[in-house]
Amino acid sequence: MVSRTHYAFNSTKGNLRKPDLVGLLEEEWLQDEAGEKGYLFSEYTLQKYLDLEYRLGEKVLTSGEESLLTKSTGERKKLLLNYQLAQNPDFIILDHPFDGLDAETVAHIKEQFKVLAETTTIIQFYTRSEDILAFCNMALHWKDGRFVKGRTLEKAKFFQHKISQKPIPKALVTYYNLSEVLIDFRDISVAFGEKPVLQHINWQVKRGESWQLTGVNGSGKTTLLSMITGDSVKGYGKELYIFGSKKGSGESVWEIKKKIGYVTPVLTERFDGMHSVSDMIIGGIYDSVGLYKRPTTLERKIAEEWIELIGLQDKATKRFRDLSEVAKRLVLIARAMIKNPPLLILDEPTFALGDADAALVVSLINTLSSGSDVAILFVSHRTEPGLEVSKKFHLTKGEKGSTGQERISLTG
Ligand SMILES: Nc1ncnc2c1ncn2[C@@H]1O[C@H](COP(=O)(O)OP(=O)(O)OP(=O)(O)O)[C@@H](O)[C@H]1O
Repeated sequence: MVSRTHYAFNSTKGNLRKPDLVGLLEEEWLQDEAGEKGYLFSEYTLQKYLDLEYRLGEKVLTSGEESLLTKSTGERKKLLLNYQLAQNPDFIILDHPFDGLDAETVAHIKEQFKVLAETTTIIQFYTRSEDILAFCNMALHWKDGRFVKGRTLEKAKFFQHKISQKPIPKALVTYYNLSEVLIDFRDISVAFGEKPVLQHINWQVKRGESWQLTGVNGSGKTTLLSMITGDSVKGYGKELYIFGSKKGSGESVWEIKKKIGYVTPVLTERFDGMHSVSDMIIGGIYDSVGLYKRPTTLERKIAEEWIELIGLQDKATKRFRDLSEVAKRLVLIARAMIKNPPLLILDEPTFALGDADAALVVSLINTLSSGSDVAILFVSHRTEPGLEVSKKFHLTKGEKGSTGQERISLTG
């Protein structure tokens, strides 16, 4: 029987900054109730340890040859959590603890938290209601610049938010002589030094197909994606064919990138200038951050249609950086799509969004998948309700690296 009070905070509602989160560590009522020794389990804390290793070579979460810098997202989180739990905290603030973690790890960590909850006060920040820890019995609110105790927790709802039903705008760019098979991994194995990561991968992505790439943390999803986009040299000299050409022998990285629309939440941080929503989307035609030449009337018209499709008509002249997080994601997807790429890579596009916002992004992906010729490669640890992907490629981790299997998709 859990006698402590544990808190949950719905962070889709508050507009919190990092210092606010850190400030909770010093909150008097919390320290009076739980004790003074508090830890913040957060991406923010991880960044500090990464910085420490990068700048000073100082390792806190790893020892010996092991480096935090080369660990995958999930591996880093696990290291941080184990370190903080070993310090016997009085309370711990879990800042979206499950984002980016695979289902197996989430289930394991949930068990760890259950045991921890008997001796330690837990404060959980969440955006997805499925993440709320069962023992969290009180809501936390943000009021007048402080965290205050609330009452009941919100119940989970099923969200059916949908994007407008407008048709997909006309293509501005045409790609000639495009191969039917866009991506072709032929018996590809990859290792980092002595460490095997991928073994004998065979995978074909054809035009117009929609795929979800799955696999536990550290199974090699990012490695696989970076071989496609050209951000990793690992594909060179291997039987990897991108848009029909063997990697390294045909098209340049730049030419490959032109045919790929790439969306990841990290991109939003890159556009923190004065760019309007409209300029952001038009910039996608040339993959430029700002606009270096005056857009044509047709380009403006097509951008307007994309803006209408994502339902941001009233925000076209607004600055991108001032948009809500979900609006930014929708704009990034429209920006990636305006050049009519044969391949759209969506790397955790719903990361850290709330239930309703994630449903909106999923709805846009479904619209693109059914209404355009684009092949979609969707990477996420979550099984998004309502996402219509017809194929799944799963990486199974093993001693000699991960193997890949095509699986029947149960979504949609
Ligand atoms: N530059 C590198 N040097 C050494 N090891 C690396 C390097 N890059 C990746 N790795 C290792 O390769 C493995 C696969 O990493 P990758 O980031 O591709 O996994 P992932 O499936 O994307 O993981 P996650 O879901 O946690 O993001 C991990 O064990 C990681 O530590």
